[in-house]
Amino acid sequence: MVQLSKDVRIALIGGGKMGEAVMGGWIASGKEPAASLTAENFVVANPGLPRREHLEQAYGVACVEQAVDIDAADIVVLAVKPQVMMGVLEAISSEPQFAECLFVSIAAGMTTERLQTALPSRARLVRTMPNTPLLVGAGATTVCGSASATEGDIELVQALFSCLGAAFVVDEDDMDATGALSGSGPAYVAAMIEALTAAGAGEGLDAGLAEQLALQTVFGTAELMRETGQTPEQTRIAVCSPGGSTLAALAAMDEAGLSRAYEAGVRAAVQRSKELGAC
Ligand SMILES: NC(=O)C1=CN([C@@H]2O[C@H](COP(=O)(O)OP(=O)(O)OC[C@H]3O[C@@H](n4cnc5c(N)ncnc54)[C@H](OP(=O)(O)O)[C@@H]3O)[C@@H](O)[C@H]2O)C=CC1
Ligand SMILES: O=C(O)[C@@H]1CCC=N1
Repeated sequence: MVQLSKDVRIALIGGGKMGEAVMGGWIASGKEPAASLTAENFVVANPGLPRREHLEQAYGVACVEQAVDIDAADIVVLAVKPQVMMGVLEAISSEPQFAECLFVSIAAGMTTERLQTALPSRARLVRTMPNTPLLVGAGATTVCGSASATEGDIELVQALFSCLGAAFVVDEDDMDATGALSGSGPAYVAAMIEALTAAGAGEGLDAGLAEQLALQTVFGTAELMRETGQTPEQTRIAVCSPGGSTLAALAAMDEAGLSRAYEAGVRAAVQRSKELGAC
């Protein structure tokens, strides 16, 4: 099992939604290798004062305005938007405190090859793609190495994100597709719950009840499949009585282009990730 020194210094650059979720998850986690992490292990760089004040109050973590103000770090989590990433890296690339850090990017689209051009020459880099359910310890994160990462670095990052849910090591060529599937996926599931709620309300149900039924159905189906090991196909077939209402629904959804819509959506997200990676 990989371990972290209890004195490890972790710098979070970008204290927004995902940065907070990752840091907060590690601080709260009772699992190794994050179990011993406390606010003392972290420093956050974030230009906006409201976010700094929030993070200081909520976690008791030290905050600075700019990444160059960070004194020392062993691990640097890059949690800024792709559009500002290269500027952030260029600003710190010759700062001695970052010279030998392990950098962990969570940014969509940014390739390790591109990121590495702006990192200090002895820095190591691991790229990840998490998703928002890591806020409740149920995230799905993909992890890939880079030309500079050691096997130990990849193992450590996978173990750290496993504290926040499930983490899978993949080839970098698959990162944009995994981002389009699980990185963006919580939005698709939420949109499905919204659509089911609207459809139920359209059939005369109280909208609040329809939303609770849709949410519990998504949760229950995921639990059912996880606990029984049923495949999606088996789960689907088990609900479809011959000549019944579910088959009628699935046929109508297919006719309306549902599976084509998912294909088109994931393809559009992959394309946009590649564009973000070039900005
Ligand atoms: N949202 C999601 O579901 C997912 C997002 N990601 C990736 O996570 C990253 C962050 O996204 P998200 O948390 O949603 O975005 P947010 O906008 O919530 O957070 C970005 C943060 O970066 C800060 N920031 C801006 N410029 C700098 C700078 N120069 N130095 C330090 N911090 C800076 C912003 O500060 P300020 O307070 O001043 O605005 C803001 O708090 C992105 O790269 C995204 O691709 C990955 C997976 C899922
Ligand atoms: O929408 C985005 O660009 C980010 C990446 C994955 C989820 N949110």
